[in-house]
Amino acid sequence: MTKLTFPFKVDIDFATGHVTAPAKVLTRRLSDLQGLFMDSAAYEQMLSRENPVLYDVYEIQVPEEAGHLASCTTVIYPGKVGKEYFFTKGHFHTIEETAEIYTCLRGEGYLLMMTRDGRSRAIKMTPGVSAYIPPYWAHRTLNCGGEPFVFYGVWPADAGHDYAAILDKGFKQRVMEVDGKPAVTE
Ligand SMILES: O=P(O)(O)OC[C@H]1O[C@H](O)[C@H](O)[C@@H](O)[C@@H]1O
Ligand SMILES: [Fe+2]
Repeated sequence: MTKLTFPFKVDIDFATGHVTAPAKVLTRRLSDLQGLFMDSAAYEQMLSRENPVLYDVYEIQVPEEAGHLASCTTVIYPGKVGKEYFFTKGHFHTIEETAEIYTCLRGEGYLLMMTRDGRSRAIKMTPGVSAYIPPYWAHRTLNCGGEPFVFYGVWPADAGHDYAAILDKGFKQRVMEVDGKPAVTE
């Protein structure tokens, strides 16, 4: 750590996921997730009509250095591309031996995780569920409910985001609507 930083607080609205300053919002729209949904025809068709916001991330900014903890809320809005629920891009950490904790504040979703050697796990997220993502596991979240899915995440501030493998090969598991209900597919 290079210099002393000072204690601070933010206020989190559990219903909307909104975080007060100095948090910064990062908005991802449908067009930012090119090539990631299974049904590419449904994706192109939706994008030709609209470019909805799939999720907002409210990042509580700290120095990106070892020793600090970064955190954010993520709000994934309800919706689907074809039969597949709106999800985050998903990433490995650049420093792969770093973990993360997600705690659900509102709504209903899944946390999907996978390793580079082909293992996968899914955890159902509902308010009060706090999930541990160990080192080496890529992670993606999705909203399988009818209201915003809101969760709070904490991770080592120097961990970094590595999207390359996900953009290249996608995620092993998907969550699709089957007979009106979410189903996790391999
Ligand atoms: O970066 P994405 O894979 O699009 O996911 C969006 C966000 O989801 C979580 O909240 C993570 O804690 C964030 O680090 C990440 O940026
Ligand atoms: Fe992460």
